[in-house]
Amino acid sequence: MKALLIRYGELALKGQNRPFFEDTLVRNIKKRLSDIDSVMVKKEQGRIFVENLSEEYFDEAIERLKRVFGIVGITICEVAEKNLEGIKQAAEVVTKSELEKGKKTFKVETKRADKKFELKSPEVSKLIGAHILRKFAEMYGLSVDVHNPDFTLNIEIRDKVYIYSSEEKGIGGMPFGTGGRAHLLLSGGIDSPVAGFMIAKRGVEIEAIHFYSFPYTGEKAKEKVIDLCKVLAKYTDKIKLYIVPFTEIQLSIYENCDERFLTIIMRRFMMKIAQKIAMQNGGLALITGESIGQVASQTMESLFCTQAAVSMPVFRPLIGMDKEEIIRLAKKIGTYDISILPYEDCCTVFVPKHPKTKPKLEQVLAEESKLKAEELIEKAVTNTEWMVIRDR
Ligand SMILES: Nc1ncnc2c1ncn2[C@@H]1O[C@H](COP(=O)(O)OP(=O)(O)OP(=O)(O)O)[C@@H](O)[C@H]1O
Repeated sequence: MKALLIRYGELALKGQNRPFFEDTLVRNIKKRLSDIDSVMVKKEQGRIFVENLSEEYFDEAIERLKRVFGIVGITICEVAEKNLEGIKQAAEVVTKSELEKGKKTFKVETKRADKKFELKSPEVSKLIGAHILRKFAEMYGLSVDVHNPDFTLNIEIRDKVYIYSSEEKGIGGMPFGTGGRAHLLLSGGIDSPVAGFMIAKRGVEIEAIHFYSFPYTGEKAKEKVIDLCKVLAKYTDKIKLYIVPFTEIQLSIYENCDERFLTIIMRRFMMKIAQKIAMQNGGLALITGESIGQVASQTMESLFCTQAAVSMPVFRPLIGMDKEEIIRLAKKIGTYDISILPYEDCCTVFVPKHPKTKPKLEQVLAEESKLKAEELIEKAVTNTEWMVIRDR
């Protein structure tokens, strides 16, 4: 019988909070596999096992588990009866699959979580190693190499015995939902989805906020953001997306303020609205895709003015990254191809010809005072629509 063995890393360090982190991870795994018939997920001394999974679903289950934050490694293992004969048979099955891949050297490593088992770990390793050699050395040229083996036959003795060799790497991070909630300002660009991913990877539940300038930006631009949320939801299970009508604010800034301050004032409105939505929905921080120096609105002076619009912490996980690094990550997580689709974003519609690259806060505030800010913000928040996007 086969099962999936899941390793998780960082969690083990969390002292008294450990059960909370582990239980959340188990719950997230169950949710991710919940549409697969009769599957069982159980936690046992530093490991999580997925049992009762029919073999046709293994690949799909592994693909999904590779996107669950908190998982460090996933292995298909043989489950054996807890006696030497059972272990030998299962070890043969695992070894055969490695021999088929052309592996030639091996070693055996045994962990005995169940101390009542009659043989100690080194004895099990020795007996099973000898058995495997007897069985396969001559026909396949298999030999032992304890220092640099092609594969390691791992044997874990628990309530049952689990035997496995190669492992698929998990995504790491902290289980989603263990780190509070934050609100991501999600444009249709390359950067903000990556920023959201990075914070979600630390266990933070993210909700996305998109500013939408109908009719200057069309349905396609909205669909693009929904598609980006679908990709992010593959890592987080679900994402709540708020769509904020932004046209009136942009027009009002355009008509009343010095053109050079358009972008920075618009950005400050976004932050204020996002903070309001976050506060109404249990968020404790905002997330943006800003990085220093990328565009006029991301100089130190601009960041200072944007930050001054809100009192909530603003997480900018990309702040020190190069564009190439961000693109690499966007490709890896699967948002890049959607982000580069050429639909207008609200920021690209109202672009000043000569933006202030080093705005002074007093000047920005003076320009802003020409607007009925509170009223505009209130109206935008009231007319905000939301939806929940799920994916596996
Ligand atoms: N229409 C929008 N809706 C929500 N957030 C936005 C919007 N436009 C910009 N933002 C937020 O402001 C940040 C800076 O936007 P800007 O357009 O200057 O930068 P960018 O580096 O091109 O970012 P991105 O690639 O995420 O669009 C974005 O990363 C995003 O967090």
